[in-house]
Amino acid sequence: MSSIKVECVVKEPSEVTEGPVWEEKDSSLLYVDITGKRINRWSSLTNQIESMSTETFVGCVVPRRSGGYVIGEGTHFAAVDWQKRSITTIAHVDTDKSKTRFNDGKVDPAGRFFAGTMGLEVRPAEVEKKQGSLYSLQADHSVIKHFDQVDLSNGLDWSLDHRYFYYIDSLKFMLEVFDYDMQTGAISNRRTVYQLEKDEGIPDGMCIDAEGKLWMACYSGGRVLRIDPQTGTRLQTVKLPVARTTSCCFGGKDYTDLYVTSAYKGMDEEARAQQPQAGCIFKVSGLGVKGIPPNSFAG
Ligand SMILES: O=C(O)[C@H](O)[C@@H](O)[C@H](O)[C@H](O)CO
Ligand SMILES: [Zn+2]
Repeated sequence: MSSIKVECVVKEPSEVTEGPVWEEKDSSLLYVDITGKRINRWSSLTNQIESMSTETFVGCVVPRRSGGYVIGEGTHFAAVDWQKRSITTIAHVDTDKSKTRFNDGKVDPAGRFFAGTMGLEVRPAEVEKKQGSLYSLQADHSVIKHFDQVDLSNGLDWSLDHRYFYYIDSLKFMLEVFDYDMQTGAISNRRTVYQLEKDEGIPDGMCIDAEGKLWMACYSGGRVLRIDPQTGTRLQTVKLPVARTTSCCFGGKDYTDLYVTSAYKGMDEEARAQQPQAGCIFKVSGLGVKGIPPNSFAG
């Protein structure tokens, strides 16, 4: 077993870095700054960051098979032309609500873009509860609403055999699982996999590894947990030098590095002085496990 190394790689902090996605073709990490209203791309080869602004809060960004990206921005799904730096609305959600926004999202193995919403935060992790829903955008641009009553929609991923959908509603402090129908994209039979312990913080973004185990970033917990979704046990804890760890994805050569995003929004000057790397992105290497490549939106 090699030893674990945690390195700050994206040293330019953002308010809330989130939704990291590895782009193999140019060894870049794509991510959003939710409240800073930006989509960013950091090149691991040149260390340069390319960036574009969004009109409102942007919860997630995913690659698109036909080129460019798709985002969950405000309460709409939108297409991004990175070359032209333009954004075009695809579909609206939460049309019956006035104070919600998209948060985390990810593409399923068939190319459907799943993303959830939440109430607007008064302070980080403080929302009017039950305002969010989970949606998926189909290749034909139609939208399916899977369920509502969500407090703070967050991390999601699918099992390697595509039979299960893993999901986090942060303020429930647990990881949940649904049965997944890959043919239709339907989810059913919701149940709990893992209940967080008090000092672990708030469950946020997550990703699956090539052994079918989940890596979950814990906001206010300064850590990433590795969970076995079959047994509901915690296998490993990796601590980060910042408390507000928000999400993670595998990337790098052969997907052997775990990239972990973080936030500084809501921290006062004293806290930021104590954690100068808050809002930066970290690379965890030497975990001895690989990730899997991200999926692209089919539409
Ligand atoms: O990153 C997100 O998913 C949210 O938008 C953030 O605001 C925090 O992480 C959340 O408040 C704690 O779960
Ligand atoms: Zn999140």
